[in-house]
Amino acid sequence: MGRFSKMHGLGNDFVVIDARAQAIDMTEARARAIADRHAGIGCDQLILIGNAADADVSMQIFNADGSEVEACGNATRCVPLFVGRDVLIRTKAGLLDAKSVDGGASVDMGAPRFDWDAIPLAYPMDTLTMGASWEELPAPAAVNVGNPHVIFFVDDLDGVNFDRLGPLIEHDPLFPARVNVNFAQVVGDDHLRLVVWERGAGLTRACGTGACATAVAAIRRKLMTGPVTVSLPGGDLVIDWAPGGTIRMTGPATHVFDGEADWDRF
Ligand SMILES: N[C@@H](CCC[C@H](N)C(=O)O)C(=O)O
Repeated sequence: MGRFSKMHGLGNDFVVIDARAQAIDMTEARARAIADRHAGIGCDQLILIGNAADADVSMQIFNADGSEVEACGNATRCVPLFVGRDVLIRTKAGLLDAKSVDGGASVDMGAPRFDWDAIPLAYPMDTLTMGASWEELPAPAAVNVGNPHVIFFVDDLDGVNFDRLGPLIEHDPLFPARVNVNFAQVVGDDHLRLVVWERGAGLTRACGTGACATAVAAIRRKLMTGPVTVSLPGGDLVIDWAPGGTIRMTGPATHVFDGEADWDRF
């Protein structure tokens, strides 16, 4: 039997496995089976915590569709709670410094990237105001915060058909690595509402990297100066960034329960 913890950040939920304590060969098919909400344990992302040569721990992230990805903001805030102390985390997106705060964590998420080939896009394009649009949606921005994001600023978030537009844009050939799709509405000074269609997971209650990418895009477009409060369906995150600097994300992290599973079943 293997052990796991169920955790979440603003309702974006994770199965977290301590791979330092148990050997587990994670494949795309196995990650998808564990994440399955009907036949598996169920989660938006599967997180493997391991040993790292240059950090306190390593973190591997698998989307619910089994794809391994570079970054997950909400899961990163869960790591200090899981490990029991502040941690330097080795991820595919780089080294992330995560510190506990009351009820959650504050993480330096690194510097955003804006070059078209760093997003990545299929061909050169201005990433602040992209020369592309989908139906009634205005020209978006694109930001890579370890993983790829496209951001639409809309007047009425409640009028957007997320279930139709999310997968359409996620799989558009303009994004060769697929993309996380962010729909944002400015609702006040330094305050955004945000809904995210996540690559490989669909609509989630919250997306930490989506909040980072959207706040950065809003500051680049001079819509606000920050720190930015991002209100997601699952609750609020505070994102701080100044041009040329790294992104700080602060928000809740929750441990739900510990469980046991037979990994050979999956
Ligand atoms: N929920 C996450 C992002 C998880 C990865 C993403 N779906 C991707 O494919 O890049 C977050 O909180 O950032």
